[in-house]
Amino acid sequence: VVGGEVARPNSWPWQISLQFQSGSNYHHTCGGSLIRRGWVMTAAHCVDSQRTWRVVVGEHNLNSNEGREQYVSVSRVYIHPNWNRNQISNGYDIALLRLSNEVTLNNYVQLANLPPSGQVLNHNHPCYISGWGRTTTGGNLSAQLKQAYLPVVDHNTCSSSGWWGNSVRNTMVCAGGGKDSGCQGDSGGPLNCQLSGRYYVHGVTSFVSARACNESRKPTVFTRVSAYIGWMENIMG
Ligand SMILES: CC(C)C[C@H](NC(=O)C(F)(F)F)C(=O)N[C@@H](C)C(=O)Nc1ccc(C(F)(F)F)cc1
Ligand SMILES: [Ca+2]
Repeated sequence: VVGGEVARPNSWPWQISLQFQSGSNYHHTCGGSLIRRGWVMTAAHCVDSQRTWRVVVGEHNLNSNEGREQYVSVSRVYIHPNWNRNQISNGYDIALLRLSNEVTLNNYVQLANLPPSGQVLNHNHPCYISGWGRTTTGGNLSAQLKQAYLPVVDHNTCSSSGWWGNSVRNTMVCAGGGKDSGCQGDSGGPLNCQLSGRYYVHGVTSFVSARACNESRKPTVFTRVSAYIGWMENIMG
């Protein structure tokens, strides 16, 4: 996350860290959202390589043990069948991870609220991105979970010339476009949008400008969760 601020620990209790094994260590690579005790929603581009994955829930500082973390391995990866890494502007950047064990829910670990199927938010609807991604273009990951206020940019604006043009579809959500943005390492994480006093995970962080994470008039682009509710329910049962 470029800009924004460090989140109050565990204030986004469905936020997970997706990590891959490298030797005897694990490295954060993407975010995700806990949607059932045994299921995580993330981006397809995060898991379209053969690696050994683990999910951390109840995490805040990646580099220190705060005693709230639960570590669980991934037993199966379900990538949307239409995902194509060479055509990220076609969308479908969504995947489900089946966990090898069910995590324990508590004050620090909660399930995300998912939006109703088909819901589209209006321009400037209040949302926050959260993640451990780079804090500047080309910079380092954040040790602590960060958040930034990214209001929704409607499809009409986001797909206009000077903005993303025809690189965005209405199965995506755009948000931000100013000084604050997502950045590499935030992929797969949630766009948390407020609806009548509760937060819903309305987006899965998908892409930003290759020029600069916070390039002006290139809002952070998210997979629109409400376009994939049916697919997810089919998989999870
Ligand atoms: C690995 C990528 C598929 C997704 C990667 N995502 C992210 O960095 C994140 F965290 F914002 F989600 C990204 O945007 N990386 C930048 C460097 C990028 O490649 N951006 C980008 C590429 C192509 C287009 C398109 F679709 F317009 F051609 C738009 C943006
Ligand atoms: Ca920690």
